[in-house]
Amino acid sequence: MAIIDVTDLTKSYSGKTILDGVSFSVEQGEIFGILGPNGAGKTTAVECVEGLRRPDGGTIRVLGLDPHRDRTIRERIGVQLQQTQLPENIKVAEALDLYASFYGKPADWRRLLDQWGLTEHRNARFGKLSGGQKQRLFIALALVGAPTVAFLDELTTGLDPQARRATWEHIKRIRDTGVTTVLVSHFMDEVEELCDRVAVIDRGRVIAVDTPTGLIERAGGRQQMRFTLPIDATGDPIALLADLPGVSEVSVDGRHVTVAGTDDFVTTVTASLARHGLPVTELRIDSRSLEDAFIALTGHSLTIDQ
Ligand SMILES: Nc1ncnc2c1ncn2[C@@H]1O[C@H](COP(=O)(O)OP(=O)(O)OP(=O)(O)O)[C@@H](O)[C@H]1O
Repeated sequence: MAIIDVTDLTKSYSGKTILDGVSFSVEQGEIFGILGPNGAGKTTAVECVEGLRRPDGGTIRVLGLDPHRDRTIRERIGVQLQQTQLPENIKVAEALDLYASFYGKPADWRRLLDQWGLTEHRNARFGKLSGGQKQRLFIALALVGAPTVAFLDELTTGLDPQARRATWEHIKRIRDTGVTTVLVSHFMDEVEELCDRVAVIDRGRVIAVDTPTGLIERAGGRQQMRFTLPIDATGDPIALLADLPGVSEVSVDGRHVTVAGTDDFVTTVTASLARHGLPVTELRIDSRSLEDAFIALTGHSLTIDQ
């Protein structure tokens, strides 16, 4: 069952198109990723779905309701805003108690304290918490209304690698409690690790919606080999290799060649090179990543700033 249905969402600011016909749906119980570079429109799209921003066009249904007409939906969604900040002096328990008061049927925030490892920090002031503790508090605050759907936006930005990994485990726990989760991120590894399905957004458009593995496969193969040709090599490696069985993509940068493919393409490529008297050096074979998939789908890397 679709918990969220978004069709043809459009939004412009000062004549600049930010969302250009965004459509996706989120199924019950999944972690659904919204992946894209800075400025792609991820937060704008998600905040329209949450009912916080009004789209110019398109339809949104969350649990069958229009979040801009039916405000009761706010009782059923949990939102961790990207720029969530709390007063420096508020204590952890006070913040949870305050947020719980916004809901008709809140979760027991004392249990949330316990679940998110905050009991011993219940009297700590927000400003004194570590980055990881703040993130856990933000998650607990997003869950304090006992939501059916939780929205987590760039939850791990600014965390050290250890705290990021710990946060990933927390996000899996949210899913395990049956809460459908929408995760906005520009981290490939995070999305690959956590998400059941992903919408790739670039320049206000959804480029693809698939599982992380599906996206990687769409990008032309599960593996890639890289090697260096001899200095005196002649001939065009693209012409030589591109049509071999299993090869989906060949790119050349000087003497450095990258070939992506499936099945037994590594054997086929090395045999063909040997037949043409082209011994290769520095051969490396690795699985393609979501990063490669993103580049193949959009034509640029995720780190561009628009
Ligand atoms: N209220 C606003 N007024 C004008 N422009 C806005 C507003 N909100 C967002 N934008 C612009 O819309 C574009 C998309 O922003 P958005 O925050 O949705 O992107 P994003 O994909 O979430 O990126 P990030 O990861 O950097 O938050 C950006 O160019 C941003 O400057």
